[in-house]
Amino acid sequence: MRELLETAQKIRSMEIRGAGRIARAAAAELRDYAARVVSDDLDDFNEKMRYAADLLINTRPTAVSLPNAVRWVMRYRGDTVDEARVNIKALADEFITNSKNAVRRIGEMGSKRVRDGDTIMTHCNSSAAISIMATAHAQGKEINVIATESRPRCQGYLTIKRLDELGINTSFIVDSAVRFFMKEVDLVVMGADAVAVNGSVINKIGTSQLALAANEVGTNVIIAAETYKFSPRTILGELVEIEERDSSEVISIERLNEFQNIRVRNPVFDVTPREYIDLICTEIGTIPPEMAYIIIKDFLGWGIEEINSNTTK
Ligand SMILES: O=C(COP(=O)(O)O)[C@H](O)[C@H](O)COP(=O)(O)O
Repeated sequence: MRELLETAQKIRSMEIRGAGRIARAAAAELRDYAARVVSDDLDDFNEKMRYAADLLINTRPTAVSLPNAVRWVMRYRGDTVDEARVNIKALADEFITNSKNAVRRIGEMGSKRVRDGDTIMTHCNSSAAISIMATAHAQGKEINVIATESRPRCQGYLTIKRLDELGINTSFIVDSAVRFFMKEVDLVVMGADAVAVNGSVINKIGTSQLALAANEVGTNVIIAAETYKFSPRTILGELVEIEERDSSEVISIERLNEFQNIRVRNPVFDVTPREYIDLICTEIGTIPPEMAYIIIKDFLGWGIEEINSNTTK
C-alpha cells in the first residue's frame, strides 16, 4: 500500500509528469501492486485492484493516457489470484513496451516532416515531440530548436537539458516571446495530454498560443501523440477536464498575502482547435486531426460499451 500511495503522490506532485510517463508509471504500479497484495480470495483481490486503479486515475485529471493505461491493465482475467497476477503483469508490460515503441515510431514518422536546416519551435516537455527532433538530428539534419520556458513549472528546462545532451542547437525563450520569434520558425512540434473526438488537442497551457501565432504566419503545427492520448469518453459527449493547480506555483504565498483582492488562476492545460493543427503524428500513422474519431473507435482496442460499463474513468 505504501508504494502505491507513493506513486500516486509522485504523479500528483508532478515528480512523475508528462502524459506518456504518467501512463507507464501507472501501469507499472498496478503490476507491482498486484504482485504485493496479500490475498487468496479473488473477489477481495479484484476489489483491491479497483481501489488502486481509482486512486491512480484520480491523481491528475487531464492526461487521458492515465485512465487509458489503467483501463488497459484492468482488462485482466483469471480464475485465481495467481492467474490474475500473471495476466496483470503481461498486460502492464505490454502497455509499457507498446508505449516506448510508439514514441520511437512517432520519431521515425514525424522526422520525415523535418527538413535539413529547419527551425522548430516546441513547448513544454514532450517525449514524443522530442523523439521527432532527436530522430531528425540523428538522421544528420541540421536543426535549430526554439524552446519555451513553459511557466509556471518551467518544463522547458527539461527540454533544453535533453536537447543539449543530444547536441541540438537550441534557443530558450520566455513564453511571451513566442509570436516575436514565430517568423523564424519552419515547423512547430508539440505533444498532447489528450486528443478529443473532434480533433482538438489538449496540451500544456500556452500550446494554443503557439498554434495561433503559427497559423498567423502559415507555419505548420505537428502534434506528436500516441494513440492512448485519444480520449474515448469524448465520443460520449464528455469534455476533457482542464486541471487547475495551486496558486503557489505562480506566486509565493507570502507575496500573494500582500494583496487583498487578488485571485490567482492557474489552469495548466489549454485546448487547441483542430483548425490550427496540420497533422497528428501517432505510432500508427500521421493523420489529420479530423480522423480522431476513427482512432478512438477502431484503433484504441476497446469498445464504447466497455467504457460505458467500466467504473473507472
Ligand atoms: O503538457 C505536457 C506535460 O504536462 P505536465 O508537465 O503538466 O505533465 C506534455 O506536452 C504532454 O504531457 C506530452 O508529453 P509526452 O509526449 O512526454 O507524453
